[in-house]
Amino acid sequence: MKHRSYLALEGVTVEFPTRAGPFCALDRIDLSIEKGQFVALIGHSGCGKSTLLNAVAGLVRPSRGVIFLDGDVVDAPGPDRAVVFQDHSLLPWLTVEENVRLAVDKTAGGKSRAERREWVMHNLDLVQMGHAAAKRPGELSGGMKQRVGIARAIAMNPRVLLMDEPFGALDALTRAALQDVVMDLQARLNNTVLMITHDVDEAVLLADRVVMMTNGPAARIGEDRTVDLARPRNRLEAIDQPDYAGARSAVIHFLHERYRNPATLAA
Ligand SMILES: Nc1ncnc2c1ncn2[C@@H]1O[C@H](COP(=O)(O)OP(=O)(O)OP(=O)(O)O)[C@@H](O)[C@H]1O
Repeated sequence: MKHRSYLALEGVTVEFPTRAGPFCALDRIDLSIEKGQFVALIGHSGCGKSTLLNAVAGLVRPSRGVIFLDGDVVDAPGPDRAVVFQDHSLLPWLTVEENVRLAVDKTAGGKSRAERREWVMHNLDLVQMGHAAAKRPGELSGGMKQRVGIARAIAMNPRVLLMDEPFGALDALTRAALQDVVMDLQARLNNTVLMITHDVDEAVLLADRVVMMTNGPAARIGEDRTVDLARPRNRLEAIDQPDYAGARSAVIHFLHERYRNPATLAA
């Protein structure tokens, strides 16, 4: 029998109906991700990254092709696929603890009240937000809100963690701090992660593989570059390793030579 990866997209095509007829966003995407792998998805604006991630989330149905997660066909959203969006999407009237608790209640069948509370606090501690458990989102900075969003996602013990430009709205230093949090979590938890980013350094620093998408319409996977850096990773050690520079260069050549930004070509 054919070996199928933990997360497998097989011939996934997504067409959106538009007034001008069907618009093909993704064209026969094949992508295999092993359990515990961290994959960064990079490509120019509008190429179809969110469409791909939303298909894995079950929010977009492939027009053709199939997505398997741990042997099951993905055909609807589910708590086994937690999504962290650029906009934290916390409920403003609930405290930090209650926001995470809401997600835990959906997924922690069998746990007692005390165990759930402990699990919520454990996950907040993992992102160094235990101290803010009683605060409401309005009292937090953007970076703190994203930390809570990440805690909420990992507290669901998802089979795959999906992140759609989670740090896109943050300033550079806050973003770096959040990247450090994600590196630390990956070393501890070894989650299977699919993350969209526009940032080449972020992709190389965080991911085991950088999957590069061609420009749309009908986007495909252009290159798939393994990043051979040991975990746990540390920003300062990573940037001095040879494969950091090699992977970075491969991604930059792809984005700025092989598939240049369509917006700049038109300019
Ligand atoms: N519901 C929809 N109906 C019609 N077209 C859509 C729909 N959703 C996305 N598209 C189109 O599909 C293409 C891919 O969009 P998508 O949002 O996946 O790109 P992206 O790479 O995530 O972009 P960005 O980096 O700017 O967020 C775009 O041309 C977009 O206009």
